[in-house]
Amino acid sequence: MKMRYLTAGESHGKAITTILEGIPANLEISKEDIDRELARRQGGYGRGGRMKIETDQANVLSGIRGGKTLGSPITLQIENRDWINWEEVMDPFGDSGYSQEELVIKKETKIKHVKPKVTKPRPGHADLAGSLKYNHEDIRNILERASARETAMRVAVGAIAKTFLKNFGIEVAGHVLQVGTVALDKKLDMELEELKVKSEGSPLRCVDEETTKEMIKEIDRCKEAGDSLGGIFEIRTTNLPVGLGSHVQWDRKLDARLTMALMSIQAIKGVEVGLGMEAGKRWGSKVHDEIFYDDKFYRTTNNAGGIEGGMTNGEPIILRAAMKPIPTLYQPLSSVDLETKEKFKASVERSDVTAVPAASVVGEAVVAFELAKTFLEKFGGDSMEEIKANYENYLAMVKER
Ligand SMILES: Cc1cc2nc3c(=O)[nH]c(=O)nc-3n(C[C@H](O)[C@H](O)[C@H](O)COP(=O)(O)O)c2cc1C
Ligand SMILES: C=C(O[C@@H]1CC(C(=O)O)=C[C@@H](OP(=O)(O)O)[C@H]1O)C(=O)O
Repeated sequence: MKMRYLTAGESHGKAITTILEGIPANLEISKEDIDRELARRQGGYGRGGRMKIETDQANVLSGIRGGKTLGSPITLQIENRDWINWEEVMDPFGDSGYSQEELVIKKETKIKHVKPKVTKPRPGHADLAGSLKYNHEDIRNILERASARETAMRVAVGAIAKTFLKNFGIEVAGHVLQVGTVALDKKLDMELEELKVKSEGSPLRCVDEETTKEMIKEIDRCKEAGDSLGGIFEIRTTNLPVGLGSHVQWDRKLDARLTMALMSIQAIKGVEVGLGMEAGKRWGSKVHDEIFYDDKFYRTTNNAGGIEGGMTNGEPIILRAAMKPIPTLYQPLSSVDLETKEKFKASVERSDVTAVPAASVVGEAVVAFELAKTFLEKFGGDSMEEIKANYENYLAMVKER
């Protein structure tokens, strides 16, 4: 049974939807668990006006009954509360709002909306490439789907994957290491639980209070200048069994699968596993994690980031992802109008200054999904009971070695 999902929906359309297939029967799910993850993604210092409008919640349309999965496809929907302000513009069978010449100001939110037709491509966004590729004159037809609004659904799916993994004691946690040039320079020497508590307590999902303060100052400075910021986040796991993923085929290698999952998040431009780029600089003796045995195999270092030969080696997985600065700048960059071909500097209605904390929550979700999928490939069954039996059998087998 293959776990898979697709998302659909535009950023200012009515809703974002998914069909998630391959979740086994009898997995206990709570709506609160999904909604808590959605709220975590909405937070973070540096987010723009849109997050004040949205209160993301998952509407379950199929696949769960009485708090337990049925084994059938799970359909989820997240409403876009901002849609009421875009109803005419986004109407599937309307005139796309082209008759609406003036700015629309809705009393409820006091959000100003620009003219319906967008012809000014933003450097760094999908605007230009998408409009040329899909032959659209209105950039809105591209930006609506390119938008990271879609990541709300990836987090909802990830919440279900996390719940599944928790049944086997597996946890996934993300935290922010860097915003712009402000980086956490202390060595991280803490258990996953402590890391979760500390990052949860920070508006930037950074485990260190002093660094968080510096990051906030940097974001304020950047906002003042009308600019934007990126950064780096890290994802860690705990309690993974040895042997998820495989060395035998390129598309079964777990490091390849996890890095693709992270790379697929909007604005992520670099991903590292374990030492990552640093491994290219060091001598082998300073990279490879020596193997020891005391009732079980273990390591005293984890430079590999928990993966060797495309398989988990029993150590925690450690991944890092770099996010570029948000493309929409209040102090805009030069670009060329699609229609007039004239140079312009666009004005901006609203945007995030940075969204690294939100991206770290999305990172957790996509990693959790990929891990749950790989786990099911190895221990798969149609019910949780069947999978647990398979898992225990494997653990006993590994223990005997
Ligand atoms: C959580 C999150 C929030 C984002 N918010 C914005 C935003 O407010 N404005 C913007 O221009 N881009 C934002 N982005 C980034 C764009 O979606 C992204 O740069 C764009 O889709 C182009 O894709 P690429 O950067 O992967 O090439 C955000 C990304 C994430 C992950
Ligand atoms: C809506 C979300 O993020 C959006 C991602 C985004 C982009 O271009 O990626 C642009 C902004 O949208 P808007 O133009 O409506 O303010 C962000 O707010 C979200 O994270 O839920």
